[in-house]
Amino acid sequence: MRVKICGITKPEQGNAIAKLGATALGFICVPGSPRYVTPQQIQVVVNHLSVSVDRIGVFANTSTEEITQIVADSGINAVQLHSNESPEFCQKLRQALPEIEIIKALRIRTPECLNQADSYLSCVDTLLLDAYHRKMLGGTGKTLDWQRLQKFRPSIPWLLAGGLTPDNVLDALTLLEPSGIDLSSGVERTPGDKDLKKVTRLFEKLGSRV
Ligand SMILES: O=C(O)c1ccccc1N[C@@H]1O[C@H](COP(=O)(O)O)[C@@H](O)[C@H]1O
Repeated sequence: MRVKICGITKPEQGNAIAKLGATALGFICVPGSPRYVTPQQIQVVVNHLSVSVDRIGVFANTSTEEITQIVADSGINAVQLHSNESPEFCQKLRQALPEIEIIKALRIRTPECLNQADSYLSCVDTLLLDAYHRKMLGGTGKTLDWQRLQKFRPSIPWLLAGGLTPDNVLDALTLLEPSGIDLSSGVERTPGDKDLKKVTRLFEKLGSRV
C-alpha cells in the first residue's frame, strides 16, 4: 500500500519520513497554504533524500504552463490536482507531462460527488478522496464518512485522505481497501512541521500493510 505524507517543508523531516517507510512525500504548491513551499525549497528536500520515494506536488487551479515549470524546477514526479480541475484540463496536462503521474483529488461533499470519479478515469492515473471543507481546500483534518465509501471501487488506483491519524487509520482500513493513504495534519505539530513520533506510530500501526 502507498503511504503519502503530505505538507513536507523541511529537508531533514522529509528524509526521516521517507526512511520510516513513506512511499511518497507531498509538497504544497498552493500559495496561501501554511504548508506552501517554492520549487526551490522542494528541490532542497528532494536533494536531501537518501531513499527513493515519489515526490508529489499539490496544486489548485494552476495553469498547465505553471505546473510544467514547477515540475522542471523542483524534482517532483507526480502532480496532485486538488481543486476544480476538469477532465479536459487533466487531459491537457497529461499531454504536456506524459511521464508524470496525475492524481485527481475529489473533495467529497455529498455521496453524489463520488459519481464525478467516472469522468476522470481515462485522463488521470490515480484518484484521491478528501473531505470537503467550506473554507479550506485541504489539510483540514476533516474525515470522510468511510461507511459511505464502501462501494467506491474505481478501475484505477485511489488514495484515501482526509483527517487520517495514527489513531484512526486502522478503523478506516478495516472498512476500506484503498491503494494508498495520505496524511498531513494528523502527523504534524503545527502546519508544515511534521511530528516524527506520530509518523513512527503511524508505521507501527500499519505494520505489514505497507
Ligand atoms: O495541506 C494543505 O495545506 C493543502 C492546501 C491546498 C490543497 C491541499 C492541501 N492538502 C491536502 O489535504 C489532504 C489531507 O489533509 P489532512 O490529512 O486532512 O490534513 C492531503 O491530500 C493533502 O495533500
